[in-house]
Amino acid sequence: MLIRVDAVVYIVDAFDKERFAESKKELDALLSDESLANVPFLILGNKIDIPYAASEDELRYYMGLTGLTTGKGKVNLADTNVRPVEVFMCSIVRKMGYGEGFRWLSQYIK
Ligand SMILES: Nc1nc2c(ncn2[C@@H]2O[C@H](COP(=O)(O)OP(=O)(O)OP(=O)(O)O)[C@@H](O)[C@H]2O)c(=O)[nH]1
Repeated sequence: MLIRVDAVVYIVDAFDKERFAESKKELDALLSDESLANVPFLILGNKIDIPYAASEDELRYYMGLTGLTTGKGKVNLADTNVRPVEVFMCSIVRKMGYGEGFRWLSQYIK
């Protein structure tokens, strides 16, 4: 069976800093998976309602994404070989942040 993947939404617990290394390892494995080569990645940093949760810049750094994210808002990557990757911070329990992320992602899904 052939499964087509349109996008990957990867949720990181921004409060659980002890597990960032483990999370980065899993993310790296997905990012380097050949079958996902051109698939857009939305990275959600969850639980920002908790004080001391990592900031967006910290999460970018610990996930090894500094300088590799492709930009928020409307960024046309259609004529490039660049895979869309972006980080959005959210709180799923407070129902905030992820909407923006999914809206960003939707521009890259045919
Ligand atoms: N404060 C807060 N708690 C959340 C949020 N989202 C999920 N949780 C809580 O976190 C707890 C564990 O859920 P997750 O962290 O999603 O668990 P998981 O990723 O399935 O499990 P692990 O792999 O063990 O981390 C639950 O009690 C959720 O209610 C959030 O945005 N803010």
